[in-house]
Amino acid sequence: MKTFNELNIEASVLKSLAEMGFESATPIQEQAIPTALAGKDMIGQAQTGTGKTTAFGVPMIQNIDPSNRSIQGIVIAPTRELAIQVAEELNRIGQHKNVHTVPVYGGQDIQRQIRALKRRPQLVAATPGRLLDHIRRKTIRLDSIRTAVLDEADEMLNMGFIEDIEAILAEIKQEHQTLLFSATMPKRIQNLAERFMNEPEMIRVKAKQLTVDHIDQFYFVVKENAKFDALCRLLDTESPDLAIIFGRTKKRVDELTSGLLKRGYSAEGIHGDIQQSKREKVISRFKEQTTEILVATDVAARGLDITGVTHVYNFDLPQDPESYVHRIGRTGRAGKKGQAYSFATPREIDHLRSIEKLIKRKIEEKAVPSYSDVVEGLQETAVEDLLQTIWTDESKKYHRSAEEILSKEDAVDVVAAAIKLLTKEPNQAPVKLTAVEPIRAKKSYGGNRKNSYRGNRSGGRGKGNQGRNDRRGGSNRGGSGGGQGRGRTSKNQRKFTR
Ligand SMILES: Nc1ncnc2c1ncn2[C@@H]1O[C@H](COP(=O)(O)OP(=O)(O)OP(=O)(O)O)[C@@H](O)[C@H]1O
Ligand SMILES: [Mg+2]
Repeated sequence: MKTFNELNIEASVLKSLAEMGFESATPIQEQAIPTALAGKDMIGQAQTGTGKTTAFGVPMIQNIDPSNRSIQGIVIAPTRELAIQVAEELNRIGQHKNVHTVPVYGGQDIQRQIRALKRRPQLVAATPGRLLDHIRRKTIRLDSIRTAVLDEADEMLNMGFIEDIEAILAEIKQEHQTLLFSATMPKRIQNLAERFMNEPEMIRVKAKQLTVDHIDQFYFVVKENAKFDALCRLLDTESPDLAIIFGRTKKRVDELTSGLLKRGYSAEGIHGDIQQSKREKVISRFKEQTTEILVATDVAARGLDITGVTHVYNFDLPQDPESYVHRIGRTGRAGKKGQAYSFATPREIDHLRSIEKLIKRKIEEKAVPSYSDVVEGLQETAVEDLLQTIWTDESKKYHRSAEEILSKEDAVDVVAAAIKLLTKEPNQAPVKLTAVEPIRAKKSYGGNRKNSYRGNRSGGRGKGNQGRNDRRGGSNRGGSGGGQGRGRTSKNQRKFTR
């Protein structure tokens, strides 16, 4: 493992990296930074959470002339939240070099973005639609671009985005460098990518599996109408610090969120029909751990880096096997451990196998916790809360009453009664979700991927499908995503056990 000092990075950038707390370069950073600094086009593939943002951010910023106040680099990302996050990271890396990045994305007042662009940033992190809008209004000019990055490149070059990307890249007429990054890069997309690039170098961080090995992966065979209770049982037995639950459609996410709120969990939903300002609030409440459960469509599957996510639940399996890799990659980041649980209905087992084939690893089957497991889990949570209260010294003013009780009663009886009172009953409030159809694996998956699940994608827009996921996550038609939960126990109180 190399330190950043060994990678020919200039002092101002090194200073930022040190302040960000990065000591040594991750493998993708070690390999991609020198290649990108040499001005080459490249495709970088490395597992989720391994620092790809810095791998393109550092060379991009190093190549910028800070005294030139025109836009010299763009990063294009598939979702608004990711564009915002990438801009934040670029601003951190560029802070001592005076390199400024402005995020540009749909759903935010365009005049506000135009004002920010007038302050002459050197970098822009954007979603494709809004970027094109600015190009057409001439509020963004691409004639000084030296580096163009497609983050989540395979997604950006897939249906739904490809036309916009072609239109954007066609606007960059002068010589420039193109960098593509993702944790997944299907061969078909890689071939397509080469059309946009000049003799690209393929930098793949060697890994036996596509998914990170410190994410434990399990699946549960559950009938469609039993999924919600199974989910609650898992939440009660494990009481995750921060969890993301993926549902297949916007409606599903809304129903799941209200169901969880009804049962007393702290949950909020995010999908493409939720107003942008609300989406940003939902994400920031989740980041600061005010909300413990984020319920999401695939709009949150890619790139989001939220510290402290311990669990990812695939309430519904994703249609694309690649999406599984990205969804579960929201946990287990930067070397931390994570848990990934997936529900498969009996008719979806073949589809699950196709996911295993892509990730080159077995996902282990587990049984849904029983009622008594749940009671035990809730009791453990009560004990943790009790201990935490002792350790944080929050209970001094109760000492007199405690001494009084202990002078009359047996100590074990007293503590047992306290635990009993603190232990929550499993909440069985009735919740009914609209059923969704099982996802079928395409028979040709293993033999001919070209025509396999990708075909599913176009088919997915047709009738009978429960509505494709809002991968673009862009529409802005209002809708609701559930409110703030009551919050069972503050997770800050429970941190010490995990
Ligand atoms: N050299 C480093 N040392 C320590 N932490 C790092 C380093 N580089 C990046 N990180 C941290 O690792 C986390 C993941 O980084 P990043 O979001 O860039 O991953 P990624 O590879 O882009 O993942 P994804 O495929 O999910 O988009 C971030 O919290 C980042 O701050
Ligand atoms: Mg990333």
